[in-house]
Amino acid sequence: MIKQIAVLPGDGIGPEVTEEAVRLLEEVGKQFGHTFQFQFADIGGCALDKTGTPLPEETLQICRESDAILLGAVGGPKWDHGPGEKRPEAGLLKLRKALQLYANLRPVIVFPALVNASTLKPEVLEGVNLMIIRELTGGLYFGQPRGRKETDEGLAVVDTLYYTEAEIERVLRKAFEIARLRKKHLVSVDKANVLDSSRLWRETADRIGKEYPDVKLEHMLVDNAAMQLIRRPGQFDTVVTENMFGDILSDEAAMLSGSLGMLPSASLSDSGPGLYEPVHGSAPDIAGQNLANPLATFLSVAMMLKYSFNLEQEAQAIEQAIHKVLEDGYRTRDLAQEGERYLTTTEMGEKVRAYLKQEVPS
Ligand SMILES: NC(=O)c1ccc[n+]([C@@H]2O[C@H](COP(=O)([O-])OP(=O)(O)OC[C@H]3O[C@@H](n4cnc5c(N)ncnc54)[C@H](O)[C@@H]3O)[C@@H](O)[C@H]2O)c1
Ligand SMILES: CC(C)[C@H](C(=O)O)[C@@H](O)C(=O)O
Ligand SMILES: [Mg+2]
Repeated sequence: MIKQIAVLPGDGIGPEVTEEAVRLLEEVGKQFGHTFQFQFADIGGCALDKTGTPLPEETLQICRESDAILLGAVGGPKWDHGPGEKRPEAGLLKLRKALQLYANLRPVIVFPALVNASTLKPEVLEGVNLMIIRELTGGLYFGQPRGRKETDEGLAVVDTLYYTEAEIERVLRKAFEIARLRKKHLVSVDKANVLDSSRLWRETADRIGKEYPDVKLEHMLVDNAAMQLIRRPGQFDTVVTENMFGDILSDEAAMLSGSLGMLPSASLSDSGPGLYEPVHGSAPDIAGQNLANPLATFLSVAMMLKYSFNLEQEAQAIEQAIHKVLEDGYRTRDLAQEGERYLTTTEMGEKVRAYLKQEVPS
């Protein structure tokens, strides 16, 4: 199989983790007989510095023409003071919107070897395997009007939470389809006791749910969901929610897996390339030190192989390699216990590639 992959390393630890992910893809190609062709392009702060815009037209074009997109992370303190459209994050949001990547899949898996890496009790974490589906192209992130203005009462500011019924419906359908392939239990998270947008979300979920009688639909208010995720995460199988709630709940859920450095994501549309990126950001505090955990990006590569290329066996080989590396006690710094030895980003990359070779039947 020959596939074109757009690689957008971005800022901070983005280039460090994507470099290892590209090496991993090359190894998968070698082992399984595929050719992955990479086209590198700028996004975020590095693009702003070079071109004055966080998503240059050329980058968008490269993305549109590829079979899948791999992204590291964008942002950092250097660019934190610019106006909204001159921030690195605006480039990522524009890319998601331009490609209509409305369904953001964020699986949270607790690897048995990492049960002790979390601050939660092992018995609470055992067997946790949930999928958060976050709406990614609507809500507060994109609603208009937004911005600041001077009023008689001084400075005022507005952000708008806007959703059409069609936007809500398409992501809910995706969530029901995914839940159907999992344990057929879907928790829809909203704030229907306060927000009109959530009330429409809940009504739509109930309506669509009738078409999926085999899937058990439950509604949960977001504040309770945030608490339940920590109290008893095992009660969740598939979770669907709007953009902002999903952003926050997924970072929270990352701590079940031991580190934000373990959470991958896939952002999908109805047609066109999918975008694969770790859930974490550019981690300015550790950038440039070879300390980042690349496993979230590796797991995102596995999602790319599965969802965009239908290469199930190859994806499983990556997941198994990671599983075994962790079982054998290898850790990056974020996962290591106090005083425990840990691997650098590049060493972890090497280790996973070496284990991958053992996963491939000769
Ligand atoms: N998708 C993205 O590109 C994305 C996502 C989140 C945040 N950001 C941006 O990143 C910048 C920093 O944001 P932040 O500090 O709030 O969040 P962050 O996710 O970058 O970092 C939060 C904490 O987690 C740690 N961490 C994150 N990824 C790690 C990894 N792979 N290995 C080890 N430790 C890791 C960091 O060191 C930091 O202590 C901001 O500009 C933000 O907007 C970008
Ligand atoms: C960087 C930022 C715009 C982004 C988001 O909020 O979607 C990030 O936090 C994420 O989770 O991918
Ligand atoms: Mg986030």
